Amino acid sequence: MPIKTSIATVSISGTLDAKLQAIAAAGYDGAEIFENDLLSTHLSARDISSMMADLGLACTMFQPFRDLDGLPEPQRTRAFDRLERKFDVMQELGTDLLLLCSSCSPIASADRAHTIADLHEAGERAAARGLRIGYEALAWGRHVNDHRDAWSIVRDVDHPAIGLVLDSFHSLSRRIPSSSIGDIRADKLFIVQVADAPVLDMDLLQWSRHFRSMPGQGDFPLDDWAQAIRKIGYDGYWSLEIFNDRFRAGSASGVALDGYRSLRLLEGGIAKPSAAAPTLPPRATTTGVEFIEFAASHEEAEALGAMLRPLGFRPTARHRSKDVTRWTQGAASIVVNCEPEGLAHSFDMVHGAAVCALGLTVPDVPAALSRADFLRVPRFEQAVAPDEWPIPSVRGVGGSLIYLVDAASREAMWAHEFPHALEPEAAPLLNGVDHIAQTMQYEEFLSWLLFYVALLDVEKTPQLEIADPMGLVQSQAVENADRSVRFTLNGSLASQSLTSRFVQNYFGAGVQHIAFATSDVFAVAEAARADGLPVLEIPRNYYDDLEARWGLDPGLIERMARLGILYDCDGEAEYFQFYSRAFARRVFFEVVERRGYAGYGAANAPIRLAAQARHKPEYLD
Ligand SMILES: O=C(O)c1ccc(O)c(O)c1
Ligand SMILES: [Mg+2]
Repeated sequence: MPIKTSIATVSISGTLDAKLQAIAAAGYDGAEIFENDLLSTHLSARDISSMMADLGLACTMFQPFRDLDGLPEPQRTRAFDRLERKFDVMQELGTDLLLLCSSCSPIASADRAHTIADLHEAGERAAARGLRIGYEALAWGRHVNDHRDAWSIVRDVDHPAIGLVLDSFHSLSRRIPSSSIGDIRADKLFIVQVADAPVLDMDLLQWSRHFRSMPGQGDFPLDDWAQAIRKIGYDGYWSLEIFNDRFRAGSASGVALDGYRSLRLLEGGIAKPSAAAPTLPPRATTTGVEFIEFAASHEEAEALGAMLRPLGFRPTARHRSKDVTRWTQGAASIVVNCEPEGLAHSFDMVHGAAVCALGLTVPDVPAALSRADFLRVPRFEQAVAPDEWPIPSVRGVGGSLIYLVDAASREAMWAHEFPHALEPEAAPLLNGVDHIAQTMQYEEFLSWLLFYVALLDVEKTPQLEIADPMGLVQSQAVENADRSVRFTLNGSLASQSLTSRFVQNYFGAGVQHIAFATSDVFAVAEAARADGLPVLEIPRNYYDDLEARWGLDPGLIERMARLGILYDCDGEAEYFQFYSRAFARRVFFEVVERRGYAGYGAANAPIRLAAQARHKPEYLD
């Protein structure tokens, strides 16, 4: 059985009616109405109720109700009167469930018996109207701020109309062990609220109100938490409650769809593979980057070739019928598409020469496609000639494509599609693609992060902040287990950072650089320079610091300085990298040699960005 999905209206942008439309369109079963959304709409609670019915959405809860329990008189009577008014609203809204937050009131009593008596009274009043109340321990609640305490109170209130609300943020921000969920009775767990968040060392309330994110986007151990809930037999709604400024500034439909995907990802973490197999395709296994496709005019293709050649690529074959050339060395392929129509051409018209598609090798194409369908990742269909090899694809970052190349028939595909031999291969300099760097708007960063972790068998690495001379860049990588597929994602709020200028001038998100792997970066740097690759020069000061910091051999440092090679070190592991200048004013190449090193040279990124800033017109004005 698929899980029942819901989202709190506070999670997305817009007016309440627009939020509900977006929630329904994304495919949720229900929505929690957040009180502020109701207060600020011109529609009545009854209008909202009938609108939700028309949209096929259950109203899963009305929330929040604050500061009810433990009050002295006369505040207590007033709080209960307020509760009755909210019961009226709930009946008009057509929901039977109210969320009650543990009290934050400075005048609330710490006396547990008082709290229990008040909740019992609330239960009696709710039951009289056929309603229920779920009690939630806010992480910053005055006396109750731990779900274990909230549960023991609910258990002792022992009233059919009083149950518990579990919210992953409140429990996991305080690192409450998820094993404690095993003590909770499923019939008393009225609803489950889900949020992820980056691990930050900050005030709980600020963290909760501004930095929550969708499951999969943050650092919380949500799989464990969700499994513990599933294990007690809970089969109610899993409701996203995401307070996040970025989402409130984003598109309602985009955020609603991301939330839907994140719940599907969560579902994958709790499902038993066998039981769920028919409804729940697993994340797609990837085994490598099969090719990178550029869309280019003939003139741009020539300029691109002038950079690929010194890097060891040769145009080895031509497409059977199209104006498309395959450049190869060893197992690495770059496809240059100069077709006057089709997706590549429209890409070139909009963005200028750019990466319009990536081919990922997957062992099971139908399984990968069913995962994409399940997440509502749009497929891309383009007319294929009768004798053309069909390669299914889905839409990725910035509207570019991800082709899913069948690992078993990849050789046959190349032979069939590119039968016209051109030049012979040169002795390979590179081993293949190391990683692909994609640049995007800051607001869409989390969305693409989720896209990758939900669709593919990749895991996130920790989030980094990198200093561009003109502002900060947020950067994070996703990589599969054997690291044959790695993407780094970059987004910046600073309007003049290279990242942001890329997005502005490129008219959207896209591949900003491609890093190739080698086992001899010095040999590649020498050969590429000798062959005319324009290399990004690195300031001398950098090398003086390298010497001081790592105590490297001066001869080695001189060689690195001459070749523009950067260095990083992590324990025993070493990393060497150099960059080309930009092609078509935006895309550039990198060559890396890893000696046991797993990162991306983040310490060098500010040096690289500053070096690129010196050539500003070349890297976009
Ligand atoms: O931040 C809050 O006040 C708040 C309100 C309702 C909730 O369900 C919650 O988790 C937090
Ligand atoms: Mg909550």
